[in-house]
Amino acid sequence: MVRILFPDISLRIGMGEAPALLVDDLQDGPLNGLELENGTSKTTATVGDKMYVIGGADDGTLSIEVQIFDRNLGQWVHPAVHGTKPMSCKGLSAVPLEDRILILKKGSKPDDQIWFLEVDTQYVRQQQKNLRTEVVAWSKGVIGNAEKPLVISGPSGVGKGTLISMLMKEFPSMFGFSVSHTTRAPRGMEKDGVHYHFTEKSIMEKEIKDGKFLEFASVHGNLYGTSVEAVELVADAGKRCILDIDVQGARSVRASSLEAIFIFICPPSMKELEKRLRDRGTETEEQILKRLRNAEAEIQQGESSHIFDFILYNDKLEKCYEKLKELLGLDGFVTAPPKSGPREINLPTDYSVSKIDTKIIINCISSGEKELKNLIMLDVSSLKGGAPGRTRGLNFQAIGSFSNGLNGIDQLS
Ligand SMILES: Nc1ncnc2c1ncn2[C@@H]1O[C@H](COP(=O)(O)OP(=O)(O)OP(=O)(O)O)[C@@H](O)[C@H]1O
Ligand SMILES: Nc1nc2c(ncn2[C@@H]2O[C@H](COP(=O)(O)O)[C@@H](O)[C@H]2O)c(=O)[nH]1
Repeated sequence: MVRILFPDISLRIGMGEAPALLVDDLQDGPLNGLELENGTSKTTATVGDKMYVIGGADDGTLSIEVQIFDRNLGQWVHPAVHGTKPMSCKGLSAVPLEDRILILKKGSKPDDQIWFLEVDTQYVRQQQKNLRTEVVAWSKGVIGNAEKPLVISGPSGVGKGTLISMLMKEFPSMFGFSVSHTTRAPRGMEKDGVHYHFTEKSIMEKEIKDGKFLEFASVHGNLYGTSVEAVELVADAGKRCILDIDVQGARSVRASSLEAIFIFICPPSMKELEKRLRDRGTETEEQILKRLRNAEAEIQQGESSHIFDFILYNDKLEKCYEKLKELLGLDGFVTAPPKSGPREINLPTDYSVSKIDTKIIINCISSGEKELKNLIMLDVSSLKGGAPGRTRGLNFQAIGSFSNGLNGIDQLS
């Protein structure tokens, strides 16, 4: 049945024994995804003129390394490797896609089995231009899509934090907060890692240079920024991410590859905004005046800049909150609507991999009989995101019976 379903598998990857790696082997052009069983776990994949040798020791502590053999130049290239490197494992399979290489890790935990090595994506090309050197970037693969994050902006004191708290209290399993970094001092009740990651200017500037931030801005005299990891962590937990950021930050996110919904919160009047800021009692007089001065420009930009999809006026708090829920399609829900969270594939240790167009076929070999029994079809046609964050949008279809309880044909995403 398996063979009838997929008659013209064009490329077979990750099969059995292979010799130690020699330059001669590479020049002769080994199979893409060849596994090298020479004490370390390495695999190779060719994209264009370049052969990527990917792997490391199999003690589970070292990260997987990347070397490139440039066939045109006939020499090895040592690339700058960006992103979080995966830890080494018992074996690797590599499947070259157009601008990245899919890496399947054997003997790893289910949430650590699918990775991408980006070799020619927009992110990699940009980094190569900036650094004027060969760059590759790691990105972890995740099944399914995250819901579009919410970017909430508005002048200081308008009630963004209050509205976000209400939403998270009513729908705790649905929303998660992106914890920003800031160089401002914590207020009385604020906790590091919960309200903000409180940090130093020099450290944050270095991390900005290293590409850790999705966006950052100087706001009211301090640096604020959203790290890529802050947004990914919320999505990893299967929740919709909420970003509470200023208008400059919203503009940067709008220009980024992150698809989000942008909401601007407006005060009923400057007088009321001033009252709220003063009543909150968290800023000095000087800071209050600075925030009020900045508010005028922010409101003007918020109302006219086309950054925002929705503008909400926060006059009566309860009314504004109801409007917010309405635009999120949450009015009328007593609890969060049911959602299908991200799923994981638990690959066995023994399988072979092949590729047909945008489908990766994973043949799981049953250990005793060495016959093809179960089949996983990984669909890479709708990938989203990528380095320096996760690669989402992977879908899979499982055919056969699996230890994770799947039977027959299951379409998962
Ligand atoms: N609709 C409202 N009517 C009256 N007071 C409000 C309303 N919304 C919020 N507040 C109060 O206004 C103050 C400022 O609200 P909040 O801290 O949520 O503002 P914010 O926009 O998050 O400010 P910042 O950007 O400085 O963090 C708080 O004391 C809050 O209780
Ligand atoms: N661009 C960003 N702006 C941010 C971020 N986190 C918070 N903010 C904005 O800063 C002001 C002041 O906040 P406060 O906590 O000091 O009162 C407010 O408008 C926030 O929306 C961020 O990561 N990036």
